Formats: sequence, C-alpha cells, structure tokens
Amino acid sequence: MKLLVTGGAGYVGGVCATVLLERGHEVVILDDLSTGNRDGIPEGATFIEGDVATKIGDVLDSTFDGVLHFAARSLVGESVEKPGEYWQGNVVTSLTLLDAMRSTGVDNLVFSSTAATYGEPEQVPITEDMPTRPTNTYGATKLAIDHAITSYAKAHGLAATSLRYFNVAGAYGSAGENRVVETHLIPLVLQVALGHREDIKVFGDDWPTPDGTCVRDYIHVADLADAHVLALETNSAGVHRILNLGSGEGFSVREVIDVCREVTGHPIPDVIAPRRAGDPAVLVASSSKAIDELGWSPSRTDLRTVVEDAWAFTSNLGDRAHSAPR
Ligand SMILES: NC(=O)c1ccc[n+]([C@@H]2O[C@H](COP(=O)([O-])OP(=O)(O)OC[C@H]3O[C@@H](n4cnc5c(N)ncnc54)[C@H](O)[C@@H]3O)[C@@H](O)[C@H]2O)c1
Ligand SMILES: O=c1ccn([C@@H]2O[C@H](COP(=O)(O)OP(=O)(O)O[C@H]3O[C@H](CO)[C@H](O)[C@H](O)[C@H]3O)[C@@H](O)[C@H]2O)c(=O)[nH]1
Repeated sequence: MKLLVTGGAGYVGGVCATVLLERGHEVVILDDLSTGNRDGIPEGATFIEGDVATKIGDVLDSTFDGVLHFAARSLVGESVEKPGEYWQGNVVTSLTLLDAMRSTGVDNLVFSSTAATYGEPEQVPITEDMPTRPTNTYGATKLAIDHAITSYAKAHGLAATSLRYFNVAGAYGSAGENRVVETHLIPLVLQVALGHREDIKVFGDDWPTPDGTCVRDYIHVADLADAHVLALETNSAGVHRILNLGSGEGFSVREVIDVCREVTGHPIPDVIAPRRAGDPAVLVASSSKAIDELGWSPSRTDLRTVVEDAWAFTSNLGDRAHSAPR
C-alpha cells in the first residue's frame, strides 16, 4: 500500500513508519518538525516537511491507499495552559485532513486517539463503552476528532479505526524517544541514568493510589505498531472502530522509577514535586476489543522489557541524544 504517515518524524509515527516499510509498504511522511526530528525519519520513507493543515492539499492524492494520522500536539500539561493551540492544531488540522481524504477518495484511516479521552475513570480496566469525560484539553480535542471520524464514516463511507493508546514506551531498534523537549516519564528517568539530568520530579505523592503516585498502563511501541498494521488491513467502509491499546497492567510512577533503577544500575534520585494539572490518578486499559477485533497479540507486555528496550535505544544515542548537555 502507498501510505501517508502524518507525524512520522515523531516517536510513535517514526516507529510505525519503520514497521510499515519493513512490511513492504510505500511510506510518505508529512511532518512540520514542531516536536519531531529529522533524524527520526526512517530510511526508505519519502519526507515532506510541512503542517498538515496547510500542506495536505498539495500532498494527498488518489494514488494513496490510506492515511495514518499521528501528527498532533500531545502534552497534557501544555494543553491546559494553551487550549487554543490544541483546538486549532488537533481538531482543525484533523478536519482539514478528513476533507482532503474525502475529496481525493482516500478512504482508509488509522487515527492516534488516546486514553486521555476517558478522563478520571470510575473503574479500571477501562473499556471502550465507559464514559468519556476528559480532564484536560488534549483529551477533549482527541475525543472531538473521534466524533468527527464517526460522522465522516457514517456519511461518506470512510473506513477508520481510532486507536486509544495508553502510555506508549520502549523502542524498536534505532527508532525511539529522542525529543528536543521531553516531558514523558520513562525517557526523563533514563536521562537521569545517563547523567543528562540530576533527578526525576515525581508529580505528586498524595494521589488516591497504593503508593500515592499516579498509575499508568505502559504499552510497548512495537506492539502498538503491530496494531496499526492490523487496523489498516481490517478497516471496512462506513465503519469507525474505537479500540483501546494497553498492556492491561498499571504501574505507579514509583514502580516505574524502581524498574529503571534495576535495568540501568543507576541510583536515579527522585524529588517529590506538586501534582501536574490535568493528570488523572489511574489509567489502565482493557484491550480485549482490540485483541478480538484485530487479532492483535501484544508480546512485550512486561514493564521490564519496555524499559530494557528504551534503555538500549537511549544509551546508544551518544551525541545524537537531544538531552545531552551541549
Ligand atoms: N506517546 C504517547 O504515550 C501517546 C499516548 C496516546 C496517544 N498518543 C498520540 O500519538 C501520536 C504521536 O505521539 P508521539 O508521542 O509520537 O508525539 P511526537 O510529538 O513525538 O510526534 C508528533 C509528530 O507530529 C508532528 N506534528 C505535530 N503537529 C503537526 C502538524 N500540524 N503538521 C505536521 N506535523 C505535525 C511533530 O513534529 C512530531 O513529529 C499523537 O497523536 C499523540 O496524541 C501518544
Ligand atoms: O517528570 C515527570 C513526568 C511524568 N510524571 C508522571 O508520570 C506519569 C506519566 O506521565 P507522562 O507524561 O509520561 O504521560 P501522560 O500519562 O501524561 O500522557 C501520555 O499518555 C496519555 C494517555 O494515557 C496521553 O495520550 C499522552 O499523549 C501521553 O503523553 C504521570 O502520572 C505523570 O504525572 C512524573 O511524575 N514526572
């Protein structure tokens, strides 16, 4: 298939593009490099630099078989402080993409949705039929896009899947997390182990959880990439599926830091800091629907494997690490 990958210079889009190329697909990446890096673009992909909102009309044509839409603003804390950038950058951009798909007749879409669409869940694990009450603007914008996709599928026959990822982590060979500005827990903890940071701030130890720190479900990025390929292959006209992707197990911030200490052999000092705006206490996925509907079989669900793969990638970056002191 000839596929457009928006946001393919970023972490998840870069790993998925790598896997798509390995499976013999033709990949065109459209990315404005706002948070992604040129060195995250896999070899063999065609790269077009630009904003999806303004460039999509020049890039997408009827020769494409499908679109994987990763490009987004995706930081929970930032979204609470700068909502306009998220409504514009996520919702308006995605509507422009949907209209371009409609006018060119490209009708197969896989969209990066998120666990943040659910907000604070009443119970875990979270299934797709539970209430969607986002606690931050980021989650609200992704939920709005999910609704838009549902109506485009109904009205225009779009074949689509929204994959609601929980916390993506790990690496796939030479593709992993190396952002210029990093805010995610595991890469930040590993930067402490590398000596690029002094300590890791724990955002609150007074949450209603067993050890007082937030609980999240960490899914290996390579398992996630497999689900994208399966979604693309099994999408059907006029149907919009919404599927959670997680490992099904929750780990607290403290537990994550402890696993990183074991894997890296570094003491990794931590400091308790205030809660971060917009964070829910606990997010854990039920991925049963994805397993049933996609035939997905995640094979790297152990947190230690996730951290080991992330560490192998991070510790091999050397001078290419954007976190390294310059
Ligand atoms: N990382 C996670 O844990 C996680 C969890 C749930 C959902 N997601 C979603 O997965 C997707 C990828 O996330 P990521 O962690 O790889 O983020 P990332 O920031 O590493 O990648 C996003 C990429 O999109 C590009 N981009 C952003 N806006 C653009 C625009 N308007 N036009 C063109 N390019 C644009 C950026 O330059 C970057 O390369 C996002 O949609 C995010 O919301 C991520
Ligand atoms: O320096 C840090 C960074 C994070 N955390 C904590 O670690 C947990 C994980 O935080 P991340 O920033 O790594 O990830 P988020 O849970 O905020 O968000 C991620 O997963 C969400 C879905 O669960 C979204 O989709 C989003 O795109 C993606 O970044 C949170 O409890 C956060 O408060 C810290 O304590 N210290």
